[in-house]
Amino acid sequence: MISLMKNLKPYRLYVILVVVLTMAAILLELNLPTLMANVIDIGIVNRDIPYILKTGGLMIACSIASILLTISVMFFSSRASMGFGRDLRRKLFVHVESFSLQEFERIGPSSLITRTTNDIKQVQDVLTMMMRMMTRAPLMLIGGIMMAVSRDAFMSLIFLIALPLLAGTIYAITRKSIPLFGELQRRTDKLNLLLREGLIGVRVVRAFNRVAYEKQRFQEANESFRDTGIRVGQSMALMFPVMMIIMNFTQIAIIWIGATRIDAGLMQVGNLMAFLQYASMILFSLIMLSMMLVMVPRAQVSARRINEVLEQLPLIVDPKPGSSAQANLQRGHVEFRNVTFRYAGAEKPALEGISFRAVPGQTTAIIGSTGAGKTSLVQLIPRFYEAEDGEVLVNGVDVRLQTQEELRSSIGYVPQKAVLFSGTVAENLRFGSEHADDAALLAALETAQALNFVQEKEGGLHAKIEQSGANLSGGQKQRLSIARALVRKPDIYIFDDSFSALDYATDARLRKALKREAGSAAVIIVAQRISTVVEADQIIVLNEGRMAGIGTHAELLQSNEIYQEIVASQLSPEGEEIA
Ligand SMILES: Nc1ncnc2c1ncn2[C@@H]1O[C@H](COP(=O)(O)OP(=O)(O)OP(=O)(O)O)[C@@H](O)[C@H]1O
Repeated sequence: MISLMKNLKPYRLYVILVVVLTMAAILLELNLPTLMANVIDIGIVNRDIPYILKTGGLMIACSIASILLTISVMFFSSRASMGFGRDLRRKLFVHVESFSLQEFERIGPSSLITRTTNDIKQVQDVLTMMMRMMTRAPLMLIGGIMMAVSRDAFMSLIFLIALPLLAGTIYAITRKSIPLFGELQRRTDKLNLLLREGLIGVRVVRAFNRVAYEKQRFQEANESFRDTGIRVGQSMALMFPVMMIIMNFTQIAIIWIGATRIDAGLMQVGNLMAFLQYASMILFSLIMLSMMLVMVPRAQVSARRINEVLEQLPLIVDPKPGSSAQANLQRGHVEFRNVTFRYAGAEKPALEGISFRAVPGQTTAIIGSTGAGKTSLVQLIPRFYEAEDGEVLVNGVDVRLQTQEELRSSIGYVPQKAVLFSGTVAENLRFGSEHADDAALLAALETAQALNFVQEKEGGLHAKIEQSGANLSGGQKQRLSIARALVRKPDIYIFDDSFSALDYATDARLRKALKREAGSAAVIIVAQRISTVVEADQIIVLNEGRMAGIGTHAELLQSNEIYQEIVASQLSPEGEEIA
């Protein structure tokens, strides 16, 4: 929690104002019971109306000033904590964006969402409260005790019993509920996870009639969230009544002892009333402190979860400034030198001993059964993951010696699952190159065989794309995602099974257009269909993470058993290719 507080630095002026204004408000409030005692003991006893009016007026003035100061405290504390929350959310988001896929998968998107929203909100709320109460409660406690002692030192001995009793009870209750706060946040994670999965996978859930099952799963998570919430509530529910009992008994004791002291002529009525008010202030300040004692540990759980993300150093980092190598010498060259790669925690490497070269102007295709490691291989080129052993060279330089921005700026990557963002067609295409003009966008759409359907849409280039491209077909999404890579005009194209949602004729037309457009770029295509790879300059056959062969279609067809099997599996019994 403390380490997060450094994010308050830009708002230190507000924090100082909150502290100073609270102090002023407390000083005014502490005066009120004494003024009231004077009204009773001096004004009423002596029937001194001018004194009563003067002191009463002073009391009203003090109250109004105190209210205005407290409103200002609310305003400044809200500004500071809201700003703090906004900054922290931005920081977390930017940091998460720097994660490699490995760190991203470790924490998980649902938990990252909870941490960026709910957890930051917890910390932000506590911060608002701390700013308001951190100065108020201790000042009120100390000031109240001093004023009470100055009113009647003997009666103040009551606090020696009441205060430890109150503090002890608060401690005993909060100690039980603190571990539950962590559990509550974990249950929130789980709820978010199920909600995300259920919403994203809604079509599959319905198609397989799993609505009831999903409902059940959600209900279980929802109920366990509720149960933990109730357990927290139960332990906290005791707190307020117990505190009120102690407070009320203290007041009864004060009135009882005060009455006997008044009877004995040792105390005045006004004094007793003032003492009672100071006692309320003291006990109330302790209640405020106890509320903080409850909320701070809860926020601490959230702070720990936020820090866990902030302290997670990205595994993939840029080389130190000055040490990055010039990667302009062999533009469009990709080389794997005996590369081995393993996912975090995986027993077996996903890739082992991979070596090949892809050169400008040539197409390298990668083929293999599902799970052979094709996607894993191409993801090493933009350095989404780090190779465990060996070297991946792009543009003639090891990827670890280039900045990620420089490396990725020379790559046009089309992922296996087309990802589009809410916005317009043009906005999505300009992900490829921010300053591309409309003519460049239209040319890319034409090459990607997407021009017709985009022009048919209302607004053309400015047609709306809904969240994740929900208003497009699978093939349309893929073609837009191909066009986005084309807009970039990169040195290296990577198509990860990007033609799978296209019909045979569109696939063929697209590859033809691409050959013209790609020109001197290196093209790497992951494919399942033989027809997609048949014209490639070289084909890499992957099998269980290893290279089972490399060569042209004709060479592999002659000598490579696995390739022959793949080809055979895609031919009809009559020997024709299955489109
Ligand atoms: N994020 C991940 N974490 C752990 N293991 C993974 C991850 N992604 C893939 N794998 C594993 O790595 C292996 C290779 O997967 P990869 O996605 O590269 O195969 P692929 O050849 O592209 O398959 P497909 O053609 O079905 O897309 C598989 O055994 C898979 O289970």
